Amino acid sequence: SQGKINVRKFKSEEDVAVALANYTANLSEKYIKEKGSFSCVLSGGTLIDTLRKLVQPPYSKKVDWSKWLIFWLDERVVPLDDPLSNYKLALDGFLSKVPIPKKNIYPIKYYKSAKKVALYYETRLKKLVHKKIIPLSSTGFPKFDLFLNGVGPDGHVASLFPNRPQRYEKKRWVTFITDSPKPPPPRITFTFPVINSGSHVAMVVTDAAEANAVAIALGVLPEPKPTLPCAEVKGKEETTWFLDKDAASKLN
Ligand SMILES: O=C(O)[C@H](O)[C@@H](O)[C@H](O)[C@H](O)COP(=O)(O)O
Repeated sequence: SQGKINVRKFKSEEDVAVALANYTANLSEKYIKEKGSFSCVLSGGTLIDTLRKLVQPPYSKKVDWSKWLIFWLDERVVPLDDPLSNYKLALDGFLSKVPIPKKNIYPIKYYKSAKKVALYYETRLKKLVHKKIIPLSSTGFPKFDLFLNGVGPDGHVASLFPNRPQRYEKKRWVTFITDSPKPPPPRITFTFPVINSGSHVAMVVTDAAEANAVAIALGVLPEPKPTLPCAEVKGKEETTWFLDKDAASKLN
């Protein structure tokens, strides 16, 4: 069973950033109280900029960063210091500004082969589940506390694109793509079974280019067949869409 869907619309991108900081800080507090840690899965793209309020007071002071665990929803297969790396994006815009212990940050290990990077990341997650650092969901997949997802204009989420088979993966935790329509072509990505085993999922969209995809995912515009990947995201506890005026412009 999946949790409820919330749609939160804001006047501006700035208001989304404030609401997202509040929401993330509150979840961090809740999970650290309940289970002693908070696992957060980051995407790339504009999300990292939208998270900017979280690393500023009052939120930055309220969060117990020492208990955070950071993972990547998807990653470009490039060295970690490459300007295209999602890890580098997160490090520069977010992680370098808060005291998360280095050992709690789980970037990919870079190899030339995307397949090898995916296998290595999956093995790493399996070890963390084995050590009970990340719990195993009743679904048989790891259970992360919070996913922070962006959405692309074509309705992709993570590196799960329409017209690519990775979106249908049912067994693997992490898979790879070598012909991503969004550059660069080689990437790794969490699969749908992992995303939809997560407790809370935030869909953060602040651009008019994604307004159609948002309206399709929320049932306002007719769904294509097969539907868009972003329409298939559902967290176990809840899925919350954070939308600015532009992203919500096709909703009514
Ligand atoms: O490789 C990437 O860029 C991201 O990891 C990707 O999955 C992102 O979340 C979406 O493409 C949305 O990106 P925007 O928010 O920039 O539209």
